[in-house]
Amino acid sequence: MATKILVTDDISQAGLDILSGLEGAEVVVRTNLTPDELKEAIADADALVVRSQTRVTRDVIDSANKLKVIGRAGVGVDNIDLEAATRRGILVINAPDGNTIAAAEHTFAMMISLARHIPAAHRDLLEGNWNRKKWVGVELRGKTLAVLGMGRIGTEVAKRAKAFGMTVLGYDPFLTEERAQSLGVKRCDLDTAIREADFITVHTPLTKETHHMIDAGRIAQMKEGVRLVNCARGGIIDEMALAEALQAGRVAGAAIDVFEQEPLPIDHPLRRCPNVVLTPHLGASTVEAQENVAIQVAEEIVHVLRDDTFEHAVNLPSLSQRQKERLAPYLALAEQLGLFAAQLAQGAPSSMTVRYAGDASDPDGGYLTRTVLKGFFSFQYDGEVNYVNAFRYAEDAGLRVQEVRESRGRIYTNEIEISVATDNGTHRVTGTVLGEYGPRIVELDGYPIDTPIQGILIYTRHEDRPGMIGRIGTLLGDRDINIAGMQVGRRETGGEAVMLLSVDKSVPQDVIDEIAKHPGIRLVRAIEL
Ligand SMILES: NC(=O)C1=CN([C@@H]2O[C@H](COP(=O)(O)OP(=O)(O)OC[C@H]3O[C@@H](n4cnc5c(N)ncnc54)[C@H](O)[C@@H]3O)[C@@H](O)[C@H]2O)C=CC1
Ligand SMILES: O=C(O)CCC(=O)C(=O)O
Repeated sequence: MATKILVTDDISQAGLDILSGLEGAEVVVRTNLTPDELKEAIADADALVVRSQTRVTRDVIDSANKLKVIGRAGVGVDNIDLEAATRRGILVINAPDGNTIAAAEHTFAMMISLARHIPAAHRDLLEGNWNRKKWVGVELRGKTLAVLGMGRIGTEVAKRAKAFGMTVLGYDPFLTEERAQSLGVKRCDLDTAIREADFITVHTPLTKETHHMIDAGRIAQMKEGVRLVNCARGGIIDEMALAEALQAGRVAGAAIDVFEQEPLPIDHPLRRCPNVVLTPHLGASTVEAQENVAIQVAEEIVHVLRDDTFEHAVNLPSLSQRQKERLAPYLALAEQLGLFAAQLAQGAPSSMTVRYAGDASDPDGGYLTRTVLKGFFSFQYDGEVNYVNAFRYAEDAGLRVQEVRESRGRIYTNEIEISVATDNGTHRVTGTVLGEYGPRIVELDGYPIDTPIQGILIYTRHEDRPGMIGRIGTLLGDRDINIAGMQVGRRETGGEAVMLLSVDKSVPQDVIDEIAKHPGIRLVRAIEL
């Protein structure tokens, strides 16, 4: 069956060509869909590509039966329900820097237009007037610009403002003094930026913290005659408070590209305010930016669908090829250990501790723990759990997950150990990657063992007395279950012993029940990897 890539907003042809180049791909472009049409179109799609217009709601995501990835040809992913995508294990990727310059240049165009009344003077002239006195503006040189959000776009805006002779104040929790100095920006807190600026421009994402970051209270702290610019996201500035301040003349002007509701409603008060420059979300609308983001997102979609490395995932830490290669053997071990632990533990799990030691002490963004959880929950939810949603399954199960890292293994050069506490007690399994022998179990519930972590296994804990192993062997033989390998371990003679049998076929539950009934057997598990 063809791989269906659904594109629901206009993206540049260069991106479509890359998508069509994927072997077996069918690229379906359908724009301006109603929510119901979108739900129908997405049902059999493997990938979805959008800009900012398509609203990818939970409802839409839940209508997708095999969607692997949503690609956003641009930066902001606020039109995509990230939580719903993550829960369904759908990767969300964006194109974070393809439109940076376009957005920074648009911000500047807006700021200058505002300072020099260009749109209003233009309109006035077209109406037959020649009002040179009416449209006297202000210079940028010598003014103070506050940039709220010094990420990619904020930084480019700051650089351009310096070239215009402005003093630039930068507010961003992640702006270091060193970076501020290298950009010639004065790092400050939000209150200072708000109080001291002649122009304020916002360049943050829209989050709980930034929603109405500029509200009536903040506007009241600003200089009389301040000018505001928003080319980031509608909702960072409270539009009603802004409209009132513009009408009152407290704010001298505002240049706004993005709105709380898009398209901007016909009767919106900002449309009737003096000294506004409004554009319909054009920040990224340049030929170059649209080509950049379309290419960037299309390449990433192709990488994801081909199972290659990708860089710009929003809901999964990205791994470089080098990191992927370094982690590869441990990924296999971690997943098998997770699957093993799920079958070993049984009962409702309440907490899990994963210990990484030596070469496995994963500094690369907790990827291995995702893998352990993927294995652990796959046992119960086959085919539904992946790297994207593994932590969500843990959250939903109420499983507290803790990571411990040790620079050296206790016995081996690399070790991964999983301890799971359930209402039935705690179990522990430790594994290592042993060169060409691959992933192996090396300890089970505190008993030393050495066996490949693969195939069908029977694990018992029993009294260490003669005849136990023989009886289990006979029972399996009677049921035509061949034993391919056997490991036993104990701490002391006559105490408790463990046995891990590798068998050639699945063990029916009634055989396990029968083994469990044997006197001296304390625990028995069938484990399939
Ligand atoms: N109008 C348009 O067409 C376009 C709009 N955008 C929007 O512009 C915004 C910025 O984009 P980029 O610079 O690429 O993103 P970015 O991720 O590079 O930068 C965002 C910055 O905001 C900072 N930030 C986050 N929360 C903050 C807070 N509470 N206070 C202060 N700073 C905070 C972050 O530390 C980061 O440095 C985004 O909202 C994006 O969606 C981007 C491209 C085009
Ligand atoms: O796709 C667009 O034109 C909007 C771009 C944008 O807002 C973004 O990249 O965050």
